[in-house]
Amino acid sequence: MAESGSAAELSGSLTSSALPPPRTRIFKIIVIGDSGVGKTCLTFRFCAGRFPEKTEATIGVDFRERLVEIDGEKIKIQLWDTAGQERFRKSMVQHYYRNVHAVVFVYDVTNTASFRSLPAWIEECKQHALGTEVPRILVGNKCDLQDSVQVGTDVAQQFADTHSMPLFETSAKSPNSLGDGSCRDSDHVEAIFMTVAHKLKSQKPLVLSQPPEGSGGTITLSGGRNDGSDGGGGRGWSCSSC
Ligand SMILES: Nc1nc2c(ncn2[C@@H]2O[C@H](COP(=O)(O)OP(=O)(O)OP(=O)(O)O)[C@@H](O)[C@H]2O)c(=O)[nH]1
Repeated sequence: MAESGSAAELSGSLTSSALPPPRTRIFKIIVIGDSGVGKTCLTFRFCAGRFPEKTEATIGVDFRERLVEIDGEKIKIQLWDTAGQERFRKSMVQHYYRNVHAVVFVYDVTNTASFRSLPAWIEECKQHALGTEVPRILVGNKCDLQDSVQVGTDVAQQFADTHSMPLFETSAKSPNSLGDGSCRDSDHVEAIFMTVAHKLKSQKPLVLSQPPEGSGGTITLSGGRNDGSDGGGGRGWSCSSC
C-alpha cells in the first residue's frame, strides 16, 4: 500500500513538472504612416501610459513593448514605430516587415496629405509580401484638434471599408478627454491596441513547444482579463526576439 501511494505521488509530480513553463508570446505590430502623424506619440501612449513631452523624427525604427494579460495569458505587445520620412526609412524597411503579426496605418485627421498617402503605405506592405491574413487597422490621430479637422469620418470610413479595415479615430494627446469636451467620441488608444491583441490572440491559439500527451497540442487558457504594463520603452535598431 505504501508503495502504491508513493507511485501515485511520483506520477503526480512528474505530470506537473513535464509541462514546460508557458512562454510569453510576442505580437509584433508595425505602425506606419506619414511623418508627423503621431506614430511615436501613439505607441508611447500605449506603452508608457502618457503623451510624450517632446518627440523627434524617428530614424529607422523605435520599438516599444508592453506586457498585457488576455484571458489569463501574458502576451508581449511589441510596437514597431517606423520612420515616416523616406530618408530615414531606406536602410531599415525590410526589417519592419519581417514576421509582422499586424499593421496599424496612421493618418492625421488635420492633414489631408497624410490621408492621401495611405494607398502608398498599403502598396508598400503589399510589396513586402504582407498577406491579407495579417490584420490591419486604420487610425486617424489628433482628433483633439477639432477645429482643424480636414479628413471627415465618413471619407475615412469609406476608405477603411474599401480596404476591409476597421477605423478608429483617436488622440494620442487627449484620449477620452472629457474635461474640455474634446475627443468625447474618440476611441481610447489603449482600447485600439488591445483590440488588435485580442484579434491576434483569437487567431493564434497558444501552442506549446512540447505539447503534453492528449492535449492535441493546443492549450486554451481562460480567466479574468487583467491588463498589466511594464511601461517599457526602448530605442533600438533590431530586436533579438523577432
Ligand atoms: N494635438 C495633437 N498633437 C499630436 C498628437 N499626436 C502627436 N502629436 C504631435 O505631432 C507631432 C509629431 O508626432 P510624432 O509622434 O513624433 O509623429 P511621427 O508620426 O512619429 O513622426 P515621424 O517619426 O517623423 O514618422 C508632435 O509635435 C506631437 O506632439 C495628438 O493626438 N494631438
